Amino acid sequence: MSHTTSTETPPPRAQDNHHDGDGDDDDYVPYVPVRKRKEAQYERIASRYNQRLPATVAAANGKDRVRDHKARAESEDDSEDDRAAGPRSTVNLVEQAVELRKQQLASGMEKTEEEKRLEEEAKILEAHKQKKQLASAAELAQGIQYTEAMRTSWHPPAHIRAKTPEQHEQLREKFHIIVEGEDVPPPIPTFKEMRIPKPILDYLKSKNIKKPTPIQLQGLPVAFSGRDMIGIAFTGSGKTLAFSLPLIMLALECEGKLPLIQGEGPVGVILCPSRELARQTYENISAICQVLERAGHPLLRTLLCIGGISMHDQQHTLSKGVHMVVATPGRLQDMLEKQKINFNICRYLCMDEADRMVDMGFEEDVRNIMSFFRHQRQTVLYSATMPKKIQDFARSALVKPVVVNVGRAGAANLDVIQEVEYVKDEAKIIYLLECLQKTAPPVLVFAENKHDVDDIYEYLLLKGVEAVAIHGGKTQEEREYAIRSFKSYKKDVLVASDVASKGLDFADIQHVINYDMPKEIEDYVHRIGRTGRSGKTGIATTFINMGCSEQILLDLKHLLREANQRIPPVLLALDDPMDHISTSNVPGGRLRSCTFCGGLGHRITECPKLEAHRRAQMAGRTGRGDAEGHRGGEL
Ligand SMILES: Nc1ncnc2c1ncn2[C@@H]1O[C@H](COP(=O)(O)OP(=O)(O)OP(=O)(O)O)[C@@H](O)[C@H]1O
Repeated sequence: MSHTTSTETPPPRAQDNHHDGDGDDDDYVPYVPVRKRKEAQYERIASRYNQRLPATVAAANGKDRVRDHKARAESEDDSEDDRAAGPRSTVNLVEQAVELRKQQLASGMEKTEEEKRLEEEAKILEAHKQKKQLASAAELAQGIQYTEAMRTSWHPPAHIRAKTPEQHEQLREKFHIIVEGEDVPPPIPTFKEMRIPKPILDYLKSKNIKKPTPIQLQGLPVAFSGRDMIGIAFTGSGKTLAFSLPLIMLALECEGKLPLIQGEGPVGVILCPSRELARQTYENISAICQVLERAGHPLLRTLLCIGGISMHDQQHTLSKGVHMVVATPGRLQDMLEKQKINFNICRYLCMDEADRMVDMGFEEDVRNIMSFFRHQRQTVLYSATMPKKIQDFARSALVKPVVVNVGRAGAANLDVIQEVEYVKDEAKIIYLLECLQKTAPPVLVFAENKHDVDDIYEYLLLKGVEAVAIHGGKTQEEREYAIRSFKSYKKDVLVASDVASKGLDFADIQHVINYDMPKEIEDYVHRIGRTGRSGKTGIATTFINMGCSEQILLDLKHLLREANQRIPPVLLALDDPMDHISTSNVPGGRLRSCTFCGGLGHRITECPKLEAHRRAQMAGRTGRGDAEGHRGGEL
């Protein structure tokens, strides 16, 4: 058995040291005994090794290393020579690493380039692991990882493509749109130029939707191009259309090319955090599909996949082949697992209110849903706020995403006049009646606790106010009745808990009254965002008192300041640690919000939401559901 390699001394030809009879001695190589050859080899290995180590460690280890190599090689290859092996090394790699580290610390050395690189690699590995978790089972099995965005047949019209990047940027600046990402598709100022089919354009016009809002102006071209994206925009800024239209166009194209047959589909899915929101999105999409059908396009079928609807009905629609699914995560997961639906041809996944979804503990469900995809998908994520968890989630699930941001994530809608009043608990209910006089109906009253919702509702009924109530403890029928009668203006006041009304689009809400201040500033932003929609102005009145945590009051104070609203004396009087942090120290001079929840009044170290998450984790809870223990996307 030879121990030589091409980099070492010439082959010793030890065993063929005989001479030919013709006296050809030029090739003669003197015989080197095996032990000598090995020693020479050990010396070379040791000298190479020592070159890589600081001198002291090399000196300490060199001999041992030589002996160690020697011992191992000889025991493997030359066992009769065990005597020469000497003692085995007592310094293993871990000990060497420890020794090296100690020396670096002792000499005050900074991290070596190598260490930095290793750290970098570990991070990449970690990101890779996360990415893998979100890949589908088939992708995992085949080791597939997508690195390029999806392609679609859509492209901007020639005159838009002819514009310079500076011109695109000017348009973005005009509408306060900030984009991040590679090769961002251009913003397009009109729906017509986006190549949206005429019947849809006419329908939008009939709904008084004539020009795209900023999030649509940039978000639609990004999504039409097939790019993964994260859209962040104020509440009520038209996000629903921005993620629904790309799916409708995709479905239309698929159906045009090869009509779906029984049991096929969907081509895309929209996930919503609550049944009500899913239903609302479903109704919007269905209305557009009807318009298309009336104009002679093929019928696009949409399935509403939420709890409270009989599986049988859903199965009936599915059997015809369904193009689009609007779902809550729980029910969709259930249907996938029971193989009542499959993602064999599914290419589009949208998460509406992604922040809510993660908050409500649906992260695992969403990961599981993602694992059912068979092919690369386009992932579109919309969120009014952008807490850290969503950023991590997006980073791990999206391919070369484009971030489209209109305003600071988590900022309040500037079309809402925010009034904050100090009202003691015992005076609230009486004062509520007074507040209801501020504007004409419809008015939304929010309370965190479902018992308060019930109490307020009963009180208003006693006082002759046409009110309805909605919270997680109500049945599906009760919830639907309340929303229907409020939306159709049959009832003037809707009293609601957060979970039942998140993201719901009620037209023309004049006034939002926060009977209590929610525990998290994001909820406050969502609540007041129910008014001031579609460019109209609304009022939000919020009752605060000493029962509110100082943290949330500080967040509120900063939010009011950011939106140029009046700050009541009670908030001004608060001792504010953020006052000592000048925004001039912050890169770009921008307001710095908590990286976990987006609150402006504190840093992540004091984040109440993070603390609550930790407590929930320690208690072994997933954090799913709301304060009432209600699951938004329950089966
Ligand atoms: N381009 C537009 N012009 C005028 N109105 C629009 C436009 N796009 C959407 N709307 C209308 O604005 C209202 C709010 O839209 P939407 O519900 O999509 O907001 P949102 O951004 O999803 O809000 P939230 O974050 O609160 O859910 C809807 O009634 C919708 O019909």
